[in-house]
Amino acid sequence: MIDISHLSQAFTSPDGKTVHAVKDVSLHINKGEIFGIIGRSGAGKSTLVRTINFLNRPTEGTVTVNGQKLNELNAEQLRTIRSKIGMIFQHFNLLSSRTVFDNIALPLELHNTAKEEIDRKVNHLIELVGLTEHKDKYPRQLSGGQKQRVGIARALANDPMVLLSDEATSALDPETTRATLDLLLKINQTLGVTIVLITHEMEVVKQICDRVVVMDKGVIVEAGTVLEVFRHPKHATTRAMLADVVVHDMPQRIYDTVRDRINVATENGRFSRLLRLTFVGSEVTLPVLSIITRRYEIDFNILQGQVEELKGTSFGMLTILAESPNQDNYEAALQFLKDNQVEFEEVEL
Ligand SMILES: Nc1ncnc2c1ncn2[C@@H]1O[C@H](COP(=O)(O)OP(=O)(O)OP(=O)(O)O)[C@@H](O)[C@H]1O
Repeated sequence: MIDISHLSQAFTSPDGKTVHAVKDVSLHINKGEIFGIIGRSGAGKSTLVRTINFLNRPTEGTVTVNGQKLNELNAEQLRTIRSKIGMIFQHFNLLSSRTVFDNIALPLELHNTAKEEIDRKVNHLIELVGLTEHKDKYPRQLSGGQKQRVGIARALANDPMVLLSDEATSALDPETTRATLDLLLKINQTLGVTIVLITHEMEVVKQICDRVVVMDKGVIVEAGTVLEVFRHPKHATTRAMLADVVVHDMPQRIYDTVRDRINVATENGRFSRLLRLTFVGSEVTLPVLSIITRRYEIDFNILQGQVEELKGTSFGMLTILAESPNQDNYEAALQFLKDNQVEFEEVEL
């Protein structure tokens, strides 16, 4: 659907310095998926997303949307493809002098759509985004969440293949953010629109994205399905951005205590290790820990645990200090976990 290949974007600042906002980025976005681009402020996310409709013409590299290489299109062809790429913004960008209805109608008017068709489409979109009783209001009479719904409806007016969302929920409170993300998910599922979503919040990625890339200083430092990235974050930036959502690291004091406990267990002829278990989907409900306790005489101490929902799939993480009568029982218990699709890793101390 969208192919970005070896894309770089440099800007020259007023003092003559060159800023490399995006450096040699390649990625592929599949039709119908919700693709997240996450990074801190200044990472290059907006610059990257603005190349998808060539609002930024990249310094190097190519962008292909639905088989069309944007680099090779003339102005007219670019306008046509841009009309199939909707965009929503953090600050909504609504026209204050137009009502909800007229804001949503604007892209259709610009395309010289017939009045009856505009009426039909806009009324349908207003219903889709849940603003029926607000259709004659002006932006100043709406809440932030309602304004963003207008922005979303306007972006959908020309039946886009792709919706680009640049921090669309950043100005909204958590509850309104959730409702707005639910709306985007509904649009993705019912209309099949591919969504590319820029955010600095892992919570947003967690709620609706299928895959995600993490950007840092203009480059992609990590990429994968949301589940992979949540389970095994590799890069320090990813781990830092995940810290608000899932806890991968514990305070050093706890690691010190664990090390002491393992040493004592070893002196007593027992076998002890710090383990991180991850459960996905229905396994969350399997009583694997009580089974390994009974069957293999493993004692365990839960140091940290949480269950999250990743786009409707439960994902649990548990850090335990396991103590076994001997290494054989410990290894048999790990095999049992493996056989039951529970992933584990020994945490290095
Ligand atoms: N038109 C421009 N001229 C000069 N520098 C620019 C321009 N646009 C972006 N930059 C610089 O490129 C870098 C990346 O900016 P960009 O807005 O893409 O980051 P971002 O990850 O979207 O951050 P934010 O979330 O704060 O918008 C920054 O250092 C920024 O100052």
